[in-house]
Amino acid sequence: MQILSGQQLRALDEMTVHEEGITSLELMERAVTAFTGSFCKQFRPSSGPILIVCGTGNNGGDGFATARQLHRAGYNTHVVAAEFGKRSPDNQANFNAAKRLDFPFTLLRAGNPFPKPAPGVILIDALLGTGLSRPLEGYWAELIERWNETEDITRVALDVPSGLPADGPATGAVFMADHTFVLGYPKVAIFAPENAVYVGEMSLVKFKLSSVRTVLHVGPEGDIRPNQMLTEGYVATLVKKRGNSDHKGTFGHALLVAGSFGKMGAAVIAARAVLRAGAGLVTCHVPRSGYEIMQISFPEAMCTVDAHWYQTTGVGDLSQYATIGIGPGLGTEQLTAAALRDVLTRYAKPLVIDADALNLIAQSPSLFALIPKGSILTPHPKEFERLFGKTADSFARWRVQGEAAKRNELVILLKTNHTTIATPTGKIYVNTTGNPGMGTAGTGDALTGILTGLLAQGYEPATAATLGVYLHGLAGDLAAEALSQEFLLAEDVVNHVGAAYQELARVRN
Ligand SMILES: NC(=O)C1=CN([C@@H]2O[C@H](COP(=O)(O)OP(=O)(O)OC[C@H]3O[C@@H](n4cnc5c(N)ncnc54)[C@H](OP(=O)(O)O)[C@@H]3O)[C@@H](O)[C@H]2O)[C@@H](O)CC1
Ligand SMILES: Nc1ncnc2c1ncn2[C@@H]1O[C@H](COP(=O)(O)OP(=O)(O)O)[C@@H](O)[C@H]1O
Ligand SMILES: [K+]
Repeated sequence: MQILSGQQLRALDEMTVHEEGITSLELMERAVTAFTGSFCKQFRPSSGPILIVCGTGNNGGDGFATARQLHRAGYNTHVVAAEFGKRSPDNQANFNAAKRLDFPFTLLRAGNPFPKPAPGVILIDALLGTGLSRPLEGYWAELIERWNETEDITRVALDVPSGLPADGPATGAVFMADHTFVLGYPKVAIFAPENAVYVGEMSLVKFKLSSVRTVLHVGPEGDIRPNQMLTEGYVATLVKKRGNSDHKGTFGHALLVAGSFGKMGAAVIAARAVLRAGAGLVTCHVPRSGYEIMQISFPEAMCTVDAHWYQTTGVGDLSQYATIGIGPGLGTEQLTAAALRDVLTRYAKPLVIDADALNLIAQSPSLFALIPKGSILTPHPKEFERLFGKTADSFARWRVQGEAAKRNELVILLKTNHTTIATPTGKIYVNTTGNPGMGTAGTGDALTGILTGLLAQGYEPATAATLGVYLHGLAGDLAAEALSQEFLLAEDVVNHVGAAYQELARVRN
């Protein structure tokens, strides 16, 4: 699903109004009806009294319409109408309509005592939406900060948390929502890891709008940032059907170069993930001290053994492998750097480069030019910084990620709570699966294995990356559902890849 900029969203509203011959007020009602539909599924009238704080733009207009609809649906509703500017016409219309109804309605001007939500209140923030044009300041910033500190209330943001710019870094006060209901299309700021604290849980509220194709030409021009949100429906279409006569030869033979003394677990986890993702065969190249560990822990894997007892110093013939995954637990010794250089020089097909292989490339930048086109790089933020330098915020980092992927014809991941996947064609996907339970040793190794397993099966690199990242997060979500986030181990993620495939098959059929 397309991620739209504030400008594109405004253009889409105008296009919808024009194409459908409806008024913008009718479109607002449509958006609010979809929102309240979604809201009422999560919060019942018995969940608590509702306090809706409405600004003067269309976000506030949505708020007044929400108050009217929730009041009619039996919710105990109280409206606070903030007065900090000139009301938009649709805001004024819904302000008038709400005022006529029989529920508490308070006007709030800068300098008035701050309204104090009682314990148990569900506070709906409709102060500012995508029309934010400058940081919140003074009284309104203080109001937001007061509410952020208020305990025992549930904070719900309508469209975006007030104060959060849709397209850039936040600089002023921002409402800290427990739950954000995003209207129509996702805005990029909700995926920045530094904004997770403001967005809370995210629900996308869908309603009928014109085709996004009509607004894709709208600026900001040349902006490089995530432009696609991965959805289950889309990812499900990426999974290849298996033919009855397919066999382990057709599902590909992957080489995994991983593990060193004290870090063989990384190799075991990644190897299991290669086969669990569906590859036909996996061979692991391991140091001598890792041989028995590997064979005993994962008998399905074959092994080639390095001349060195503790680390990888040289990998043999590469011609038989459909792809290679290199890096987990490898260590960063000079002898290993030489082995990596040798692999990158001799192997021409796309491979997966992770962890210490990325650290070695960061230490010896001349290695970067040797990476075969189409390869998948899987840095977490620290590895990303070692490779590409420091950046001020997610927006700057996404730009660097997108430019590097395009310039070098690589698929570059940035692993976070919303992992982004930049492709050589300029698309940057953002992932929507995964959970904090995955912040545990070895889950990155599992991802490397999954990606390697998908490349081995002949998936194009960008497809392997999008499917692999989604599948990995989905497996983590299913594992957390079954076991709890706290209990989760990387092997649980690998063990739920099957359930994740089943879920994708269910969505597709
Ligand atoms: N398709 C959809 O998704 C639909 C979306 N819809 C809704 O429209 C919302 C966007 O509405 P919007 O453009 O009117 O902007 P919104 O944020 O309400 O307010 C702008 C006002 O606030 C002011 N202002 C700005 N910054 C400020 C600051 N720091 N401190 C103080 N004031 C500040 C600004 O002033 P100005 O910049 O002009 O000086 C202007 O007066 C969107 O989020 C969604 O809820 C639906 O209604 C229809 C379908
Ligand atoms: N809060 C979270 N939400 C979603 N995914 C997460 C979260 N925390 C971690 N992950 C995922 O878990 C993986 C961790 O990888 P990495 O940091 O390389 O771990 P390791 O080096 O231990 O294998 C990444 O794929 C990351 O996206
Ligand atoms: K809001």
